[in-house]
Amino acid sequence: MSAPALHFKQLSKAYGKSPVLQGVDLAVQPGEFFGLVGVNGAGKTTLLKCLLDFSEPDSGSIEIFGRSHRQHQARATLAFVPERFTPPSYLTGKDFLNYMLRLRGQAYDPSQVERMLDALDLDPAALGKPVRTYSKGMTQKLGLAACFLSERPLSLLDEPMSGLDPKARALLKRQLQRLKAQGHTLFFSSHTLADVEEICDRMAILHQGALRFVGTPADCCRQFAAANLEQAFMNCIA
Ligand SMILES: Nc1ncnc2c1ncn2[C@@H]1O[C@H](COP(=O)(O)OP(=O)(O)OP(=O)(O)O)[C@@H](O)[C@H]1O
Repeated sequence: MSAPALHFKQLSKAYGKSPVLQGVDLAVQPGEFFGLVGVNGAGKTTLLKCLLDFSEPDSGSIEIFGRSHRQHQARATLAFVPERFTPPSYLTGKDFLNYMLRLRGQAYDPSQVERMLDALDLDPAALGKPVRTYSKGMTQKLGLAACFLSERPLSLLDEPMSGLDPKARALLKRQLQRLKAQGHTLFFSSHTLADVEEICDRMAILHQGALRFVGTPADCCRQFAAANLEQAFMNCIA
């Protein structure tokens, strides 16, 4: 059996004296679409920061496709879009994509870029403009485009729908379905339970530093005797 795409083992992290993650154990399988939910401040971004080696866990370990997350080759398998994605303001959209692709040793292919922008509903004319002139949603689309153009097998998205209009949200879901059909793995955080229900194979509820639930959205409703995921979430964290 192949190694999990992501494996958090007994991960703990505190900021000063405040514990944020306490013994988090979680495995995400290759090809799985996995959603992480939790109230504001539950520790979702902290978990992602530990995984990306931006933040050091106090104890425990993380493996990416069987290799320690501390190895850059392990992290080279993933692409990440942060919650508040802010590309360098002086770059044009094209400069930014070109820069990201070059960092990854890939060539800038104008037709491939145009297809990706079309898939995310970002006007190709925006490529020539500085990103400081972009709206929030346009900036988010640029970050998602850079992520998907990287063709990494694993995407980490921190609240990917944030700032997207209804059309862009629908198109992003379509793009994610295409990636799923190709065997891609997705780990994302979201506050929109309807998206989690629609997109995810499995989900986890992080609350007060621990995982209160891991399983399918349907199991979550069953386990917490709820008619819908929103009520199940409320019952879970009660
Ligand atoms: N650099 C930091 N220094 C001190 N405390 C921090 C730091 N980063 C986060 N925290 C605290 O850790 C807790 C978890 O924050 P985190 O950003 O991981 O939550 P989150 O689940 O992503 O929240 P949200 O849904 O609001 O984005 C919060 O109490 C936050 O104040």
